[in-house]
Amino acid sequence: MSALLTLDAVTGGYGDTNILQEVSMHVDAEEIVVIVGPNGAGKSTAMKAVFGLLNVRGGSIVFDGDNITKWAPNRIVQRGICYVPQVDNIFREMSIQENLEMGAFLKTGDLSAAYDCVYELFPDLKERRKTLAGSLSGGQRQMVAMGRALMLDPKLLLLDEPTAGLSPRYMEQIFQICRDVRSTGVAILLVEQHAKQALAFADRGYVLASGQNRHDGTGADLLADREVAEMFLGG
Ligand SMILES: Nc1ncnc2c1ncn2[C@@H]1O[C@H](COP(=O)(O)OP(=O)(O)OP(=O)(O)O)[C@@H](O)[C@H]1O
Repeated sequence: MSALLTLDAVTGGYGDTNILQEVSMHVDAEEIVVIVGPNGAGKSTAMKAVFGLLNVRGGSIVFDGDNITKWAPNRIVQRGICYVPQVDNIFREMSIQENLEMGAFLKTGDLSAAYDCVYELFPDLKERRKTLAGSLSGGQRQMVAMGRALMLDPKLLLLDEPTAGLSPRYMEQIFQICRDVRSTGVAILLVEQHAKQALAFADRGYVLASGQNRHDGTGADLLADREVAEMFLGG
């Protein structure tokens, strides 16, 4: 079976500078895959490459049978990938429900099934659906951002540091929501700073450093790898 998403030797960056050097990775359907590594390793950049936000100069990105390497983000969204950036990922002046509605910008007709699906995953949001998103806690805002992305029924969700700045309780809640999202048939590729916790929860992981692949394997294998532990997980 071929992977849902495959990056094959992707090289690229911003302007003329290459950040990623022949990065390869894949995500299978309904899999949770995490990218970890030190600051500046190129984790977010790899995710931006998938979403068409990078100058890719070498290699290829194939999603669900289509070579999407040079596609623009709006076309990638229509194809079934939604991206939740680390910052500025909600409309603060709008209610939760309005944020979800904005997420469904490509859909026409009745949105009630999409709302039901998102509110089932995020019951807290349903209760507060008329509340302004900007007044929510960091964890709740992250839920709004994820919920908005899910309004378009993606096959793959890209999450850039969804637990940044959250308490351990909210981090666990976000990870549990990721598992719930996966059980609805959606694969997830996420970047995480909390490497140990993320590897413990993800199906598989990739360690990037200096824009290159360093290690990959199941979360459990990477956690048990002495070199990974010493070099990237603080011993
Ligand atoms: N928009 C940009 N323009 C130019 N260079 C950028 C841009 N965004 C990131 N970079 C550079 O690309 C490199 C990789 O950054 P990236 O954000 O992908 O790293 P990261 O592994 O996600 O790190 P962090 O954990 O600190 O977010 C860094 O040297 C960074 O300064």
